[in-house]
Amino acid sequence: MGKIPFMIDLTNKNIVIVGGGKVAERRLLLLKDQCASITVISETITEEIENYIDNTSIYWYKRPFRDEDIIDTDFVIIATNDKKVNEHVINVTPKHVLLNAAHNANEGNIEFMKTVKRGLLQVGIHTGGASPTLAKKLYHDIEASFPSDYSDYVDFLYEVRQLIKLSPLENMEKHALLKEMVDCPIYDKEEQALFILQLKKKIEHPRSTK
Ligand SMILES: C[C@@]1(CC(=O)O)C2=NC(=C\c3[nH]c(c(CCC(=O)O)c3CC(=O)O)Cc3[nH]c(c(CC(=O)O)c3CCC(=O)O)/C=C3\N/C(=C\2)[C@@H](CCC(=O)O)[C@]3(C)CC(=O)O)/[C@H]1CCC(=O)O
Ligand SMILES: NC(=O)c1ccc[n+]([C@@H]2O[C@H](COP(=O)([O-])OP(=O)(O)OC[C@H]3O[C@@H](n4cnc5c(N)ncnc54)[C@H](O)[C@@H]3O)[C@@H](O)[C@H]2O)c1
Repeated sequence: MGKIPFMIDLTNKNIVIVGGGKVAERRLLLLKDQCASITVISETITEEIENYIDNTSIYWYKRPFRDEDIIDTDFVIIATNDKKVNEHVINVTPKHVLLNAAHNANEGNIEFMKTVKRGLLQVGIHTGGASPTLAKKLYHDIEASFPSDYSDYVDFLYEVRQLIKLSPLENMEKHALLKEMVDCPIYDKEEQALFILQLKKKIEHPRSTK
């Protein structure tokens, strides 16, 4: 069975990462500000992981994995270099728990994507296991096609959309405006501010601008 992409809210979730190497580090960096807690279980951890251990939301159990480590865990990430341990963790993880198996993606129910982020915009890349290296290359290609200040334009779109949604404009006019924002993009910050000002006027006095 294949997998489909989702956006997921991990705010209240407790995550366990089994292993403390390069892959564990990559997962920790991605998830550390997104969840309630992360517990790394491994006799060794990278220097980068060690920097983030605060015993408040990020913990380190400096020992091999034990079955009781996953009681009350919402999301288990398997990232050890020991095949037997990886298989064992798969076997003891309840089926309803989110599971990422870094050594064999098919064994888990969650996979990670390489993601280009520009503020609220996220473009995920996944090759279905064909080539993580291709995913990395495409990431750099896509990165290069979005300037770093593209997030300002996306923020602008967000603000305009909220104004339009709450406005008393007719639905057709709302749709036309939302489409225009994308068909004729405004990247200049001053022009964006002016557009928002004019839009607010239009919303307050819908008839006077017709
Ligand atoms: C994009 C990136 C994001 C990330 O991981 O964060 C990513 N892998 C990266 C790198 C990478 N991965 C591997 C190599 C060695 C070369 C090679 O083997 O090709 C390198 C190169 C390197 O490290 O530079 C090997 C590998 N990867 C997976 C397996 C297991 C399997 O395929 O089943 C094995 C074999 C393990 C083994 O046998 O030893 C699985 C996954 N890797 C994925 C993503 C997901 C599928 C994405 C897709 O299909 O497009 C999935 C399912 C992730 C998951 O959910 O765990 C990240 C970019 C790194 C960066 O940007 O720094
Ligand atoms: N998904 C991916 O993107 C990807 C990329 C490369 C490798 N991998 C796979 O991910 C796994 C980890 O790769 P890595 O490069 O991070 O390895 P690594 O060698 O850097 O780290 C392995 C870690 O596992 C720990 N470990 C070993 N036995 C353990 C146990 N019993 N309990 C807890 N921790 C234990 C080690 O102490 C070490 O910290 C490997 O199986 C590799 O095949 C996945």
